[in-house]
Amino acid sequence: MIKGMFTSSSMAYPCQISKELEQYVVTNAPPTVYYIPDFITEVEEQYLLQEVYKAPKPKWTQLSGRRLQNWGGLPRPKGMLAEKLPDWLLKYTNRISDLGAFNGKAANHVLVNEYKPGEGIMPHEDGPLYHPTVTTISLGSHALLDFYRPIGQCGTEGPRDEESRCLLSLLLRPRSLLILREEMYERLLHGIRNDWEDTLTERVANLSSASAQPGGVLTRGTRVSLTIRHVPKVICANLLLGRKKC
Ligand SMILES: O=C(O)CCC(=O)C(=O)O
Ligand SMILES: [Fe+2]
Repeated sequence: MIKGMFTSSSMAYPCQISKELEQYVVTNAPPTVYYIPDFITEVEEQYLLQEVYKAPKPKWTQLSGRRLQNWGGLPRPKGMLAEKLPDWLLKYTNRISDLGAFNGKAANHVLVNEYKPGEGIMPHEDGPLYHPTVTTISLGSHALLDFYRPIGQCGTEGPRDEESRCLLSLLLRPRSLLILREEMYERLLHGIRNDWEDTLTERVANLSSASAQPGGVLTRGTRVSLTIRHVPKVICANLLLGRKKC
């Protein structure tokens, strides 16, 4: 962990990503991936898991292959009716905003995903509703996040199956923070296979910073991820209610 890096919670956030993060750039991936192992401690991990599981049942949305909680409001093309993030999340979202991850803005949205072994998420783009940065804290178990070329860019010849479009993978250990920007966010799709274990290959771009070896096999447990983002288009609830202040 970087000394002093994660302590301030000032209201104004740095406009540029912190220089201290440069050591965490994954150099053999397209621009730009930051992978920070042990961003949080084991005690913080347990605390966050406890808070996630404290949420009432209706807070969960069951999808095929995972369930999720949405915090901060529902992002929509016309704007998100923003709700204040709970303090237990704000403490961590502010730490990330303090790193300049959102170009001077504060994270205002968190998606909690829970994956049981065998579950995953289909390859997708996060799309234009968010500022082009996505950050993820992993809790409880690892994930192998796969990145794919969009179909349109594969050329007309050649196979187009998922396997051949897969460019690289990132191993996300519990307690790590992942920051994706630029090409990694804007051009590539990402997904997690529905599997019970993950075999590590040379295609995993952050093997060394995730303390892993090619050939290793990791058995999946239940993983909870916090996907932390900035939604730029926000509708102020107070204005809708006729109040002057936002
Ligand atoms: O669980 C993860 O790390 C990925 C989640 C994700 O891609 C998303 O919420 O859009
Ligand atoms: Fe995503």
